[in-house]
Order: sequence, then C-alpha cells, then structure tokens
Amino acid sequence: MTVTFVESSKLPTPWGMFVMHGFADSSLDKEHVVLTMGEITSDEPVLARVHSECLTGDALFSMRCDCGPQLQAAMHKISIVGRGAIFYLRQEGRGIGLLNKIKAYHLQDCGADTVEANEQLGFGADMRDYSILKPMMDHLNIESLKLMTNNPRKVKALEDMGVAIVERIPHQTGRNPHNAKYLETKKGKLGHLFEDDNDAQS
Ligand SMILES: Nc1nc2c(ncn2[C@@H]2O[C@H](COP(=O)(O)OP(=O)(O)OP(=O)(O)O)[C@@H](O)[C@H]2O)c(=O)[nH]1
Ligand SMILES: [Zn+2]
Repeated sequence: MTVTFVESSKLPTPWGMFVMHGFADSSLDKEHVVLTMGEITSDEPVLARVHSECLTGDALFSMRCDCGPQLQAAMHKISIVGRGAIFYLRQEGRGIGLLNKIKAYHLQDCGADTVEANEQLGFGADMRDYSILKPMMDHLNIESLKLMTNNPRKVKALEDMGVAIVERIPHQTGRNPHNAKYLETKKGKLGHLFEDDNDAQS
C-alpha cells in the first residue's frame, strides 16, 4: 500500500473555508481527499470524520442511506469549533464498489437486507480496509482523533492500526422512511450504536 501526498488547495463550502489535501493510493488506483479546517497539528485531539465514499448519498441525494446528511453534519460540527478533519476515503459501497453496490441495492429492492445482499453477491458485510488512513494522518501531523461515528467496529479497526481515538462522538442524522430498515439492520447486524429512533444531533 502506497499513499502519497499530491497537493493542497482551498475549498470554500457552505460551512466555511476548508483546505483540501489530495492523496494518491497507487495500490488501489484510488484518489483520496482530506478536508481540514484550522490548526490541526497541535497536541489537542482533532475532531474528525472518517467518511467512506457514497456517491449515491453524498452527491446524488439518495435517501436509501444516511451518508449525505452525515457528511454535511460533520462539516457543520467542524465549522462550529473551527478545527477538524474529514478523511474522505474512496471505499464506495463499504469497499465493494459502486456497481456492486447497485447490484446490492437491487437485491435489497427484492427483499434482502444490506448484509444479506452483500453475502448473496459473495462479499463480506464490510470489505473496507482503513490502512490508507495512517499515512494521511502522518503527512498532516494529526496525532489523535475525536471521531464522529456510530460504528464501534470502525473505532476498533482504527485503534488496531495504531490510530489514537480519544473519544467517539455519536453521529446520528438523516433518518427517513426510506432508510429506516437499513439503519435497523446496521444496528442489529453491524453493531451500530443508535441512541434512539430519532436523530440525535450532537
Ligand atoms: N455494500 C453496501 N454498501 C452500502 C450500502 N449502503 C451504504 N453503503 C456504503 O456504506 C458506506 C458507509 O458505511 P455505513 O455502514 O453507512 O457507516 P459507517 O461509515 O460504517 O459508520 P458511521 O461512521 O457511523 O457512518 C459507504 O461506502 C456507502 O457507500 C448498502 O446497502 N450496501
Ligand atoms: Zn450512503
């Protein structure tokens, strides 16, 4: 795995000015970005979101999942404190890719849940590899994270790689009638921690 820094630029957004750092991942032929705001290199843990690419949710306004609202909420929370980082990892469809995710959605349209659909396609429930994160953190001199996530397996996977996570910050938002079953499956089969049935913006 070789992740190398390429360039940084400004990225103005509705939540303020971020700096966008681009990285090339030669082993997967992928391009990742990290959005940062404020001074992130001090010892103080960095408010962070490790966000897995979801073209449908992040860019196409899909209501099948909660990814788009989660991304926007993370940018909003970071803008409030004026300091943080969003690692936007190109792990579409929990690592199976966009076209396989569409196949999985088709199976879900026919009654499977999100885990069963992956399994029917011959994949594990979650195929993500977070090892790309550490070289990006090292390049940016980010030492420890306050991680916005509901997924304890993500926290464990990062900690097992040596990423210091000082706090997990619940990140519930974007529930709607189209993703209610999906969120229940994430809670029941993937261990996601949802505090109640309503959005709990924190
Ligand atoms: N294979 C598959 N991937 C999905 C599906 N719905 C969303 N995804 C992908 O799931 C990834 C996001 O993972 P989630 O399980 O929603 O959440 P998480 O990142 O593990 O946890 P949080 O940090 O709490 O958001 C993105 O890459 C989405 O493209 C689905 O039905 N099938
Ligand atoms: Zn999504």
